[in-house]
Amino acid sequence: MTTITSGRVLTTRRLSHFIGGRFVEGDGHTLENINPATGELVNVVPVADAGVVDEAVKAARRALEGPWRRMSDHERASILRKVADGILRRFDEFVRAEVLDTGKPASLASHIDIPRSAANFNSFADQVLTLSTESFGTATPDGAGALNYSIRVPRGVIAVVCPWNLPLLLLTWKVAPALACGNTVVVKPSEETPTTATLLGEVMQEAGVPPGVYNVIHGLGPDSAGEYLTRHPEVNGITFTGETKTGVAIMKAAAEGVRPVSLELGGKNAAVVFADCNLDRAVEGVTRSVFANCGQVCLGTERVYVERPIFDQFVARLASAGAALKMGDPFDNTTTMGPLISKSHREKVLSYYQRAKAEGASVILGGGTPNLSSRFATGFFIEPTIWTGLREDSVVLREEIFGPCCHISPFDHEDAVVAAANSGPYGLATSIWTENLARAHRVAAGIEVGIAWVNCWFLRDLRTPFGGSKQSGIGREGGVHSMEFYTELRNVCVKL
Ligand SMILES: NC(=O)c1ccc[n+]([C@@H]2O[C@H](COP(=O)([O-])OP(=O)(O)OC[C@H]3O[C@@H](n4cnc5c(N)ncnc54)[C@H](O)[C@@H]3O)[C@@H](O)[C@H]2O)c1
Ligand SMILES: O=C/C=C/C=C(\O)C(=O)O
Repeated sequence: MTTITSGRVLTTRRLSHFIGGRFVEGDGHTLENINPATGELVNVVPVADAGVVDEAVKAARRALEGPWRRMSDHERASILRKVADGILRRFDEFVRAEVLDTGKPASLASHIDIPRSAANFNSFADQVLTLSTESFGTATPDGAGALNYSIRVPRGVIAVVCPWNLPLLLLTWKVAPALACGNTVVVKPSEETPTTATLLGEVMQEAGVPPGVYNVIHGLGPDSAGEYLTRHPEVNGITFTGETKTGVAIMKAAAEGVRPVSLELGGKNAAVVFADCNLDRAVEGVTRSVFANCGQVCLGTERVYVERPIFDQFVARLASAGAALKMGDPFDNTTTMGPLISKSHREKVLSYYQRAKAEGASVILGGGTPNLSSRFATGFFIEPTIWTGLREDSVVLREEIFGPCCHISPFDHEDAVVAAANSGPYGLATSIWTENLARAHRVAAGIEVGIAWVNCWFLRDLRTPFGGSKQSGIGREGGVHSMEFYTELRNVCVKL
């Protein structure tokens, strides 16, 4: 294994692992990171074998004995704020890296992904300073009593396994609270989007995060870096965002050694649009929830239910909003929709486009691939697509597609639409569009999800509980809920 002790991540076309505060090359086994907007090579990425993963976990373990865990919460919070500042100082570099890895419009990365990544560090730096614990005065037979109080201790080494759709945002959503609580982490970014996690290693060093506290290993999932990491016996907790079937595999790995897991998984989210909604706001919100990030947002909408009196009007307006999306160069400010993440993901989404037709859908918009000029003709672009006319039990209405597409169904009764929204195995998020306050509260309570938005979508307050019901996940992160996952409570009982 070669060690590179300095060197800027992005000046080379070859990424490294980041272990124990050093950029480390692997044994020569690599994968290619492809720009989905063009099909061109972004960089070559090492693939960690079991030995490299072990080295990273050991570096994280050693760092638990070092200064990080012994620092006061104030000291750690202050370093995490420097990490946030470091991301903002190198804002353009992060935006560029995220855009090359994902193909998403630079306007999106600079409004959402990168600012939110910095905000995650600031938010959890605040959070750790406002944590409280419980305490009880306990009666004893001698009358003197006892005092019970609890303290929070870090869990230890946390494995952080990330997806490709919002790479740095979702990574920092987990790394920031884990570090704030005094843990050390080994991160496995998605093989599709390895760059910003690596670049963050430089920012961590510049901010004064001690070596071994933040480690990054690259590679694939099954029988590769992801599996070796989650099976590693010296990992004390696993936090994962990604597909439900991967969550199942990770939960099995975590069972060995009885390690806690936090799982943020897939969805098949419903938007429910009542006839008394503010139509302009509903169309704008549902357009974003269906097409943002080319439909690759776990919270995105793939099932839209519209009350019958406004059904035709809503379908026409969503179709015209979808048709107005502009695909092409992600660095062009007028581009509003990027490509899918990979050739194979485009094949998967296109198979659902075929399936919808086979199941008898009316194709209102799209349904295929666009003809783009020059460089972007070889990218993995796909048309924004809208269907109507499918039965509730069709495959296209039950499985997560993760593309820029939705089906729109009419409904007549509130109870029926709540039942439709609740059908299926997932329960991540919903959005409800109505000006009737009582109904908004009732429907939000009736739909089985972790996150219900009323007259908005993806409006985030980082202190709120975030996660999914049913097969959309286990546990909640955000605010104090993150702190609960990334620490263990220890009760101290003092006889007075
Ligand atoms: N609930 C949420 O908050 C949330 C947020 C974003 C994305 N998602 C979901 O993520 C999915 C898209 O992301 P994806 O395709 O990258 O997910 P994925 O499950 O394919 O991969 C996610 C990560 O897991 C790793 N991995 C794969 N198999 C593994 C295994 N057996 N053991 C250990 N690691 C393994 C991958 O290498 C990658 O780093 C969608 O289903 C989406 O709904 C959920
Ligand atoms: O694709 C999924 C989006 C997840 C978003 C968050 O985890 C968040 O906003 O904290």
